[in-house]
Amino acid sequence: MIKAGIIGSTGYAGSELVRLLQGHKEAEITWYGSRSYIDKKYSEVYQNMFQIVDDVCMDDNMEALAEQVDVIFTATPQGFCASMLNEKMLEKVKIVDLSADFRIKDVATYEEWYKIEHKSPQFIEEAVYGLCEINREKVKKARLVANPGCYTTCSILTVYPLVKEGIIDPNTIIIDAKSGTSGAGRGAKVDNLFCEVNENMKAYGVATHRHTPEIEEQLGYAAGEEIKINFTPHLVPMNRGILATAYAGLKKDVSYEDVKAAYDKYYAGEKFVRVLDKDIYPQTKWVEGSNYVDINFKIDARTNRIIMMGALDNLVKGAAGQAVQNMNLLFGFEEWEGLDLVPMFP
Ligand SMILES: NC(=O)C1=CN([C@@H]2O[C@H](COP(=O)(O)OP(=O)(O)OC[C@H]3O[C@@H](n4cnc5c(N)ncnc54)[C@H](OP(=O)(O)O)[C@@H]3O)[C@@H](O)[C@H]2O)C=CC1
Ligand SMILES: CC(=O)N[C@@H](CCC(=O)OP(=O)(O)O)C(=O)O
Repeated sequence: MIKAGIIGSTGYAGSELVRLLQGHKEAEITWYGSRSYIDKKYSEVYQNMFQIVDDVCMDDNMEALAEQVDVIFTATPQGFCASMLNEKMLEKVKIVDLSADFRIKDVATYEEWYKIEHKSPQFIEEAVYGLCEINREKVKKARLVANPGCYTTCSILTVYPLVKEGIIDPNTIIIDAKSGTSGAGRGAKVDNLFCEVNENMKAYGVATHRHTPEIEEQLGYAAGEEIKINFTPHLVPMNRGILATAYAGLKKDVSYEDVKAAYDKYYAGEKFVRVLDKDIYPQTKWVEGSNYVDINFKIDARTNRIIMMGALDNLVKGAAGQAVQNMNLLFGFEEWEGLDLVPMFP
């Protein structure tokens, strides 16, 4: 049994880690980190954990935590992990950072899109981008895993095989994505109040959203060249879930079977990626509460474009579930340990 510490356990991504790790046979949480609830019982912060979690919240002292656990999850705001990390910590403990601090290889790009100074650029190179289906072998050997973003996991997995196989022109990709409000975290913000979100839909971060360079970087590796995409996120009145609809120009004359074969080449053996049957399109409800990403596509011969769709639960495959999947790879556990979750419906 390994010991896990969660910094930011009282946020939405952290609390989902707490939920998932309750069912993990090989890991136990020994540190419930918090900034605002130190010394308070975790189950008083989240009453759904009443009589399940007895522990009290600890502080966010990552240095002390590194002495006591085998793995640290940082489910904290951008900049926190980078400001705490040092070599001594990395020699003692594996780190899975759920923030964006180590996702983008070019520090200038990170600083430009996040508007913060990177406090430990020396670790960016060695950090492994923890998109398990694509970087599995690298994750296994990592000390520091940069857990991908929620929109980015959904968008990249949806489009990746067709970029990799040269079926689409990557510079024509347009991604239109919708997210439930848990994606914005638990902190109080006017934009996320009930009356602002309920019965409403809005685009935000138009042409400026910080997930754009992350998607471009990863799809650029698949394309073998630098690419530029359009990415527009929308906030929709749901608790959880992301639906990404991506459009791109076709480079080849392809049939349904050709494209399906490209998806199967990369995902046929993947437990958590489900390429749906022909003409069945992903819905957030079909993945809610689970670590699945559902994907499908439709060729539009009239416009010579293809429409690709992906759905996931932002808190599971988009955050905590993928973080647990990464932990499983880091420690040689079954990749699906703690993640054999059947989607909820309705
Ligand atoms: N929500 C989502 O769907 C996803 C989130 N993420 C990433 O996960 C991370 C956490 O996001 P989320 O859970 O949504 O955010 P929340 O706002 O819900 O939670 C933030 C957590 O970090 C703690 N915290 C806040 N400020 C600080 C600080 N200055 N120092 C240390 N701890 C602090 C909070 O502690 P306390 O509550 O005790 O004050 C809380 O536990 C972010 O980097 C986010 O980008 C990634 C993918 C998806
Ligand atoms: C709805 C909403 O606000 N979503 C967040 C993205 C989710 C998230 O936490 O971003 P990371 O995956 O990069 O950590 C946003 O747009 O900033």
